[in-house]
Amino acid sequence: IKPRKYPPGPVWFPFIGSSGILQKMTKKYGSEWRACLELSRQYSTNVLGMRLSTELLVVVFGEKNVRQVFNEKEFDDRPDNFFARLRCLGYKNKGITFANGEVWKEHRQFAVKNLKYVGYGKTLMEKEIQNELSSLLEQIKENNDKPINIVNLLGESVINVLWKFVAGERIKEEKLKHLLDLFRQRGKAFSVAGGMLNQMPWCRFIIPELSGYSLIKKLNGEISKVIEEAIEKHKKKEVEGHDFIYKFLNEIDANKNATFTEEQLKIVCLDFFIAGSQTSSNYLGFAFLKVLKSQDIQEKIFNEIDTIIGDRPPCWNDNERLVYTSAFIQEVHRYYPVVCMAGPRSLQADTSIDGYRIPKGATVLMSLADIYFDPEIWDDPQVFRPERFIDESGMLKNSEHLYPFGSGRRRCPGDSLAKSFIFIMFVGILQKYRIHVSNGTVPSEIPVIGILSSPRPYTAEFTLRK
Ligand code: HEM
Repeated sequence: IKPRKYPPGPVWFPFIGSSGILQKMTKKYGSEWRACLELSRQYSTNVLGMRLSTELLVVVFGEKNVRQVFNEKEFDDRPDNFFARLRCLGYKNKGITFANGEVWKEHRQFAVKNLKYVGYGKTLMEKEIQNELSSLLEQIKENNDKPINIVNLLGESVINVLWKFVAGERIKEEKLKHLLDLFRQRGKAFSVAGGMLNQMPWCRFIIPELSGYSLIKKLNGEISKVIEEAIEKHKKKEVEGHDFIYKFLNEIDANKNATFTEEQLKIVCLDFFIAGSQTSSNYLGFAFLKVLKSQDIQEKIFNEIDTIIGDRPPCWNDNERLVYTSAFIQEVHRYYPVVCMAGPRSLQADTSIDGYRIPKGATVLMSLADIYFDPEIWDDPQVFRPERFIDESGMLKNSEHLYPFGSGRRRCPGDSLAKSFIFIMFVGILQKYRIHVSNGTVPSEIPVIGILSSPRPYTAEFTLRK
């Protein structure tokens, strides 16, 4: 039975609730986010209410409602459902991303403090990004005008930087390529709302391949092995220097807090890997796609880099002086959002949003991407225009209406790496190379939207500018 004053949405059938309708709409509109947006329009509501199997699912639209979820404590938790268990290698609410309450607060704080302690977010991180840039430029050079899938190369680079601070060393190249490839397929089994496996966990026994269950099992097994091997190497002191795993193992040895266990360490490392693996490289994928298709934007960026930076390697501090380039990156965040729907959150107490009552325990998702195309907030939202982020005096103008890293207590703790990485890689590659369409095929701009939004796989040619 529908709870009283529950938000409007599609009909609930026995057992499956609205699952079938959502799946059908997702197929029709190409993504779960678009399907939810369409349903919110059909039911003329900014708060969409559904039941997927036994789980109540509420999707909120509009900046006011989204901010409410970001800011109110009742929305801080993550659900503990089949999706969350599989995502956390079978454990209940462990790590950071899926942890709740005191464990979440403590481990989020510990991670932020200790990653910083080992150099994350500081000059050392910038040096690591610049080193990755050099080796990426080498790889582009070796390919010598041949088509390159830049998104895949960048995915490896960002993990290399992150892993330096987490585990003190790189993951072997072939292994990393293979892992990232598996992670790219993860959307087959999961979606932001959980996906078929979450709504009907029993289907893993009947259609293990089709439901994506076999893939997730394989992926979990392989990533577990990589992380366990790194932890074992640290226990034998075979890794040089300071890193996050050493800091965490010291905390386990100090034995002051029972939540510091090896399983918890494993899931925190997994959280970093998952959160870092596709996000930044997808943004850069969209950014390069845009300059590939718009040579005049590319010229403007070349000009700015040549006059302001010249030949020295770019650093994060350059972002305020490279006004057009930074405005372009902001516009990419707006026009090609990688996180279209944020969450999932699990409601801790009965609450009301926009006049509707949401019962405790409901799963809540926030639609971010439609805020970026709201004509009440942006002039000509359908037009890609970096200049909207430049003020009358020619200075960079930040917008409070962009939420690429979320907001509030669950805001992304990886934003400093992501921002520096995106800026330094983008500027560093265009400083040396001009990007062309390869084999005369112009890649599509229509994104593939799963858990994250990504550009359709494409290759481009890179020719040396000077
Ligand atoms: C462009 C790159 C990135 C984007 C767009 C991004 C976006 C986000 C967003 C929107 C959230 C909040 C989800 C919510 O409100 O429920 C989040 C959380 C998170 N991100 Fe990122 N992220 C990026 C890169 C990274 C990196 C490189 C790391 C690795 C350190 C990272 C680690 C995390 C973690 C651990 C959380 C969970 C925080 C929590 O639940 O307390 N992210 N990210």
